[in-house]
Amino acid sequence: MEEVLRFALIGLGLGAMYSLASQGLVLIYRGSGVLNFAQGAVGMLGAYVYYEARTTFELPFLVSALIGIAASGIVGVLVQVVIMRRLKNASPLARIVATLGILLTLQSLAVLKYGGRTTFVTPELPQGVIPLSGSIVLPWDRLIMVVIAVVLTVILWAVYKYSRFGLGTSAVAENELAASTLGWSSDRIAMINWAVGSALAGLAAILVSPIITLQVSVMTNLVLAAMATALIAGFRSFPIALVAGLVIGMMQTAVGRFSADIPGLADSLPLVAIVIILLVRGKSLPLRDYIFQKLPLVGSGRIRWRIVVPVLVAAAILIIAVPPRWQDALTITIAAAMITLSIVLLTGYAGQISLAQFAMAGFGAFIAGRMVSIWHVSFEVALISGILATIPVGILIALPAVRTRGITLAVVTLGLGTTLEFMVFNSDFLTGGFFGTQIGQPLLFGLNISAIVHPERYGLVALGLLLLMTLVVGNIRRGRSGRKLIAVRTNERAAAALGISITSAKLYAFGVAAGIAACGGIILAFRSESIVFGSTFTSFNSISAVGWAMIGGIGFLLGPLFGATLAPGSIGAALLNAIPGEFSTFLPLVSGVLIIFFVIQNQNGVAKEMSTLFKGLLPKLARDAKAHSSKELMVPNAASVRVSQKVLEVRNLTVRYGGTVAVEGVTLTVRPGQVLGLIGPNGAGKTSIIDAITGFAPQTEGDVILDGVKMNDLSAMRRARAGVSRSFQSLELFEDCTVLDNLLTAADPFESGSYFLEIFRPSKPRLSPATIEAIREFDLADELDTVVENLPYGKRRLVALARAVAIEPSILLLDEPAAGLGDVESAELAEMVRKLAKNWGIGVLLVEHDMNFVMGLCDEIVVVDFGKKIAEGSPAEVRGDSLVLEAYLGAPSSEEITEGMNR
Ligand SMILES: Nc1ncnc2c1ncn2[C@@H]1O[C@H](COP(=O)(O)OP(=O)(O)OP(=O)(O)O)[C@@H](O)[C@H]1O
Repeated sequence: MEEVLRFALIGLGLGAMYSLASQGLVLIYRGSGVLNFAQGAVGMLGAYVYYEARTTFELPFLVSALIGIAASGIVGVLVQVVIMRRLKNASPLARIVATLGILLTLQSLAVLKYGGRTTFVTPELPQGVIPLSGSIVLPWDRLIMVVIAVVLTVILWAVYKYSRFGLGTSAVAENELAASTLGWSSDRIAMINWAVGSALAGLAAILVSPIITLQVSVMTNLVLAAMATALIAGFRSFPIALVAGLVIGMMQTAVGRFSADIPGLADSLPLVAIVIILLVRGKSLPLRDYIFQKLPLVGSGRIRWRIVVPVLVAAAILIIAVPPRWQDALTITIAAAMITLSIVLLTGYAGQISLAQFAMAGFGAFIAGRMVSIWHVSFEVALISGILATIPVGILIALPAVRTRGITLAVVTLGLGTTLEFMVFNSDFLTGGFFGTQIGQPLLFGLNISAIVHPERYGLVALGLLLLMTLVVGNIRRGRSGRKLIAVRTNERAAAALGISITSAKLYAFGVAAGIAACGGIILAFRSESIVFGSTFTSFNSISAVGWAMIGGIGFLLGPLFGATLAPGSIGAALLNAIPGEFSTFLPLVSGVLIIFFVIQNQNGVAKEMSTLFKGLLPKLARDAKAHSSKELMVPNAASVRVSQKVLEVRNLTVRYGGTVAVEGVTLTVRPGQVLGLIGPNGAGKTSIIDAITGFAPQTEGDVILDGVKMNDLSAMRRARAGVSRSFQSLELFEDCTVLDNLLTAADPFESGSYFLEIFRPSKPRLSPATIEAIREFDLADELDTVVENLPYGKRRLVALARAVAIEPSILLLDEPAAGLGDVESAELAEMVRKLAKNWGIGVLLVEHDMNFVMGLCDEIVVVDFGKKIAEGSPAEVRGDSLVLEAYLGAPSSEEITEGMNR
């Protein structure tokens, strides 16, 4: 025990550094909404500047330290002003990728100057110890570091709690728009926070460099621990960050001392902390204030054989004809393209950010390599086993994704990938150490395909596999699974409301992507006769791969081909090498800078440019694209629709948001064929009732019963599948998809077999009779191929309604469907709703402020005020009810109430 304590106290230094670096992260996050993956690299830069000032220029310690801290701060300001300011309205993905680009740029600059070597930094703080009890001592330098961390924490806490600037930062963090109307310049606030946050990273790195030495990769990896600390502090509390950082640092040092035989265990501790925090805190669906963000475009997933075949033939000829060095570069490019392709599926289509794809690739290679070295299986068996074994690992990584999204997901995947790297790839015991895993020369169906003896054969096999994987991803994109993934990426709430299982979609995307990455990893690894994992399957490459995907075009099948030319050893490197001089060493730097450039200038990547170019050059292609239009899907005269009729009963419903009681004890019944109005003044609780019925409200009591079956414990998705559909006040359409895709997503059957079958052959899209009917009624036929965000508001409302109807629900809950519509459109809408109820047998619950609309359309009306039901009855009864009159205006007569309600 004494021994544990002794090492824990030594870990205080590391802990203090985590605290400071994480507080820097918190400042940057609160000041600008960016989770800075480059935080470690910015700190590292400060530490190197300090080291140069101290050793090369022999400046005094304090002066050198101040210069180092200032250098980090200045880099922070530059990053904010030059890059982040331009990405203020970009998606979280774009901002994350930008910080990854900065990380790669800074890290490659450092590698160019210092290489991978370790630099020992002379300690400057006092080295003595303070005896505490028995053999337990507290080193002076650790104590000083803790004191610095505590003092800075107190200062930060006071400044951010009491100063004008601190309050401004909080205002910006809560609501940037509101803050700017209060007179705060959000740019200035962001810049100062970036300066201070980055300077803190510099200070932390300078303090810790004598303990952990200066090494490019180590410094950058430490950002994970800082992120874990910041997450525990909820990206908010400085004191909690201080304590959490100290605890993680102490635990890591103590565990590291006693688990030397399990490599990577200590390094994995921050990850464990991250995963636990996410599991405890994560929300499964974003709440109502979910904001639509512009995401990179997604391609159609169609394989244009007229282009693909010549390209394939040219590639094959190239592989056969060029000298072995170039053959290897081509093979590496193909393998990297497969790993990048997995990111197209996972991030481009499904919107899930993963910084673990090289780890997946490495795991596939690990399994395949071990199988060959131990059991001497043939290449095809090893390949398939490697891919199949990696799929569950991908799904495992996805488990946190189910409860989280965006930046936190990026942190988790980075953590899990790094853990694999530390615990498996760097383990001599598991991977064969310095000499690697011996696999000899691979045999494919008895044919020697060794990349050393027959590089052209190996290259062709790689090319074939890339084609296969591209077909798989293309099939997924064009089929139902692709629509589900894109729905999840665009708007999880809307997807759940259509009965799409968010969980299955995410697990599926992670699983398949892991398999594809594994295939790439196996090709990459089997190029030599012994696999050395540590240097290839790194977090650094995982991070880079997201950048390659972005540059190539993260939503396009063709993207990986362009992106992969930036991979180390790829054709891009070979071309740079062909120029006299050591140019290929500049490749990581070039990719870092390109990533930043593309994120700012063109988030759709090279592939989008190329496809536009091709369409311009070959107009027939553009015509082809149109040919597969919606028209063919419009089966003439669909049989009239009759849904399965169910009664919805809501009993004693109560909804709470923390301390606010939004709905209290409301009871109502929606019958088939009936339009029930739900009205009440603003804030009365109407939307909360719809949210509670559909499974979107967080805390509810009472019963929601559909056809005698309680739905209380069902998720939003299950309730939709049971037959309860809804529209949203804010529409929540899949804005960057066409009208047709929005409707098809809803009309797709719920069964999940498509996830597997469509890998091989996508099913033909099919519109349900209800959808076709809705398209006719709402006059949407000419708009089917229009991207929703380009439609006028009135039309978008109709698309939202058509989408809600497309799942052929028994019960339809409409949240202010007439808001913003003109008189003619309103009348058409009323006609349609009536038809849905009378002809189709749907039970409709209608929330609406337009009283003429409600009174003219509803069979019965329920009135709520302050969350309670105050009246119900026919429109005439409600109009004359004194409580209702009072709730609306205190209006004296029933004529005035309709007028008052309409105001
Ligand atoms: N996510 C939330 N967190 C906290 N309070 C909430 C939340 N959503 C709604 N509320 C509160 O619950 C109450 C009911 O809101 P709700 O939106 O359900 O009313 P509404 O009748 O639909 O209003 P409106 O007609 O303006 O849309 C309001 O006081 C609102 O401020």
